[in-house]
Amino acid sequence: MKMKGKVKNYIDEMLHEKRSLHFSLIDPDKIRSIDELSRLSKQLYDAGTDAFLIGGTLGISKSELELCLDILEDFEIPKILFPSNINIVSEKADAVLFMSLLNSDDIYYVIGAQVMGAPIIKKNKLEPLSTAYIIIGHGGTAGHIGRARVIPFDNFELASAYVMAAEFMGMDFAYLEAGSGSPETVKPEMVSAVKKISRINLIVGGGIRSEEKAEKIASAGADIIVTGNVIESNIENATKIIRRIKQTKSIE
Ligand SMILES: CC(C)=CCC/C(C)=C/CC/C(C)=C/CC/C(C)=C/COP(=O)(O)OP(=O)(O)O
Ligand SMILES: O=P(O)(O)OC[C@@H](O)CO
Ligand SMILES: [Mg+2]
Repeated sequence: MKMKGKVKNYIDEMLHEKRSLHFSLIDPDKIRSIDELSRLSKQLYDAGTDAFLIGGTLGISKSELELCLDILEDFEIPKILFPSNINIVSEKADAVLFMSLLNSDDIYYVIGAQVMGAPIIKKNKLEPLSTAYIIIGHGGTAGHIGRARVIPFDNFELASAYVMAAEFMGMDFAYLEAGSGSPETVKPEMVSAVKKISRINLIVGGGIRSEEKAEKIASAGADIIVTGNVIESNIENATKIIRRIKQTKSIE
């Protein structure tokens, strides 16, 4: 079902119920077969994931991206592109995390890709979700490609300053990203520190592989939790994480 133009409202309504949400990251470059994605996506949907994020950093062709979107088409939850560059665009999606890597040393990732990508996103009638992408720690592949300046995991003040800047610039989401497959996640204490100073919708992802960790981050105030690698490596664990997050009330 097409949710074009309604994704931000859908997210706001779900967050209004004071629930923490879960988004499943599907990396087209990591999917081994159509059958595998069909099976994984059904298990994720049945477990209660709230949206699919489709994207990756390296090696994604438009045909792989659109094959994934075709398989996800019939699920009645949003399909949101998670772009590493302006090639990750397809009208088959509903929305795009229109992200600026605020702590990048390379202006291309702060405003260059966004200027180049905006007309393409408009042409593809995708709903842009304005997002401050803030990499914490080294950020894995995304941190390397995006030339992120390191925000240490325990520097809550610095992370909070970036989130405040995002809110003051009128962005709708702030994404604290530890990096896909990161050995360390964003600390729950950083999440609560950020939520104390900003009402912006907070997305947290990177290295979340256990129910306990997911619950701590959700109850510390994360509005949306993203998991990717654990879906690829252990779908049973991934569905348990989804269920645990959906039971967790994010703080007021
Ligand atoms: C808004 C538009 C059109 C583009 C934004 C471009 C920006 C700002 C990119 C930020 C830098 C970057 C490389 C982000 C990657 C985000 C992403 C898709 C991460 C998850 O990818 P994975 O493929 O799971 O990472 P691994 O390859 O390490 O598993
Ligand atoms: O793949 P994982 O480690 O779950 O991270 C999810 C997302 O934050 C990656 O950009
Ligand atoms: Mg990954």
